[in-house]
Amino acid sequence: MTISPKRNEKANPAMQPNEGTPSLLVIDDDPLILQVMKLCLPEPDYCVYTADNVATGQALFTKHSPDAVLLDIQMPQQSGLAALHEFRELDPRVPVILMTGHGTAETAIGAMSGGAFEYITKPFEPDEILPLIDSAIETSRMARMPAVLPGDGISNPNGPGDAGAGEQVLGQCPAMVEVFRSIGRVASRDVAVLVLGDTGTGKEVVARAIYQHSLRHDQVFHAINCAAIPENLLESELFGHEKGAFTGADQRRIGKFEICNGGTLFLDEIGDMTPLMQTKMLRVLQEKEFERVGGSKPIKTNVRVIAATNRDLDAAMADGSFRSDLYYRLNEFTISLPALRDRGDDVPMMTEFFFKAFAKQLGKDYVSIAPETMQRFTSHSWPGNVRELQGVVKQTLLKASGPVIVPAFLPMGFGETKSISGHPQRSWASDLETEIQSLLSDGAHNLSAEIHDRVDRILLAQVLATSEGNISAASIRLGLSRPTLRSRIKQLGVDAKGSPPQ
Ligand SMILES: Nc1ncnc2c1ncn2[C@@H]1O[C@H](COP(=O)(O)OP(=O)(O)OP(=O)(O)O)[C@@H](O)[C@H]1O
Repeated sequence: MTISPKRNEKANPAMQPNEGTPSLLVIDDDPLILQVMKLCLPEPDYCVYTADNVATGQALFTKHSPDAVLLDIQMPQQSGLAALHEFRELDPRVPVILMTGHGTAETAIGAMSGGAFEYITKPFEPDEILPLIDSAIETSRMARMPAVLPGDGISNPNGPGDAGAGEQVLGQCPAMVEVFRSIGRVASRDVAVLVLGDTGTGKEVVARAIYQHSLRHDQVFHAINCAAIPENLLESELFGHEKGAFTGADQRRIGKFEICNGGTLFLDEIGDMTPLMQTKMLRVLQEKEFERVGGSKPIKTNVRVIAATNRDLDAAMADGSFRSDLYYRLNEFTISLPALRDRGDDVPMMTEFFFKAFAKQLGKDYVSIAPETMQRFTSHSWPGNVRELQGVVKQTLLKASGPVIVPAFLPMGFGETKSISGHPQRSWASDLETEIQSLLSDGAHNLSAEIHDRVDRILLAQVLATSEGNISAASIRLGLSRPTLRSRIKQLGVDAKGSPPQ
């Protein structure tokens, strides 16, 4: 296969990615890189546009508006650095990852404070580049996909499922109306916001809405899941490091607080930060300056932080695991999301909305929900909140064989007995209790991490096997982002095809 950008475009004239398919533009004069990236990110999971020069790349950028760009820094006609500047002018919300050869890494590092998302040194392994691409695509989606609030004045003439108006944030109950009011009040004030709520209640959606309605909406936006990254990596991810700061630090690294200067940083799962990281966070929030790991020069930064957690921070402060001074810094304004079970009539309204939207996406006939089916939806306790509701609706639609959604199409066990995620069935719970008891009598420590890891190993292996190793499909099933899933797979040593480790 010869890969030159023009020919490549002609070779795929009908390549129209589905709405929501992650897309990447790769610009490199080395045809091998273009070819390899297409192989590593296959259709229909990804849509990869390729160009062997900057001018063609810019044309593809304007035409297709990709989620992220992978750009070689050494291009014959125009340097990647100048191109980076131009892409940033076109749309600063699209993350650009720079590829560097030997001798150009220093330049790329410099470019990171100019707004590049990351850089990677050639040659690289798919294992190194794929998580980076996933994380850039995820960040881009968060920054660019509008979280449309009620009252935004954006109507959706085609009804749910029409992505033209962005993702609609639903809610009519008094608690959600208050959430929307809070977003409106705080978005344009340049203060730190803490978003609280159980898993799947919509914290990320709220963070996106705040950013998109803020004065910084046209500046850099980055997101980090603090729970998915080990402490030492998180430290250099946030603050960067100097060359030689620790074993393996063979280049200087620019951290998110430097890259996001002037922009917004979304810190998810902030409640999982270790004490050392909490101390460092407090300093950067208080003094608006920090040092890279291993560095002594203070670096000024002006970043708006939006943090989120599903942890009970009051309890964490009471038991000393979360600093109260950091809590007050993060919490210049708090938005608390109610659990779905406490949103009253929002449950049938959202159920109906998601049935319509997903039926359209999946090309399914759908007319109505039988009253007995709706009764199961309204009486369920929804421990996984909106994400669980979306999952149940999708599974039901996939099983449905007619236009009326009857209870027979519901996932097995749904609404009959308590779901395993809410209240474990007796045999499952007692096996777990026996296991925990035996670890306790062995004097084991770190039990929480140990048990969660064991459960995750089984869960990930099973879901990956069911999804035939497809990371995107597995991440949807698990309700995890692709970067988080990849990092858990690596951390736990799970076979990405789904066989558990021996
Ligand atoms: N009010 C809402 N209207 C429409 N969709 C919503 C709403 N709230 C959440 N969702 C959808 O539910 C899913 C989960 O939301 P989100 O990722 O924001 O939750 P979260 O609280 O950040 O979860 P976690 O704690 O697990 O990170 C997403 O697909 C999101 O679009």
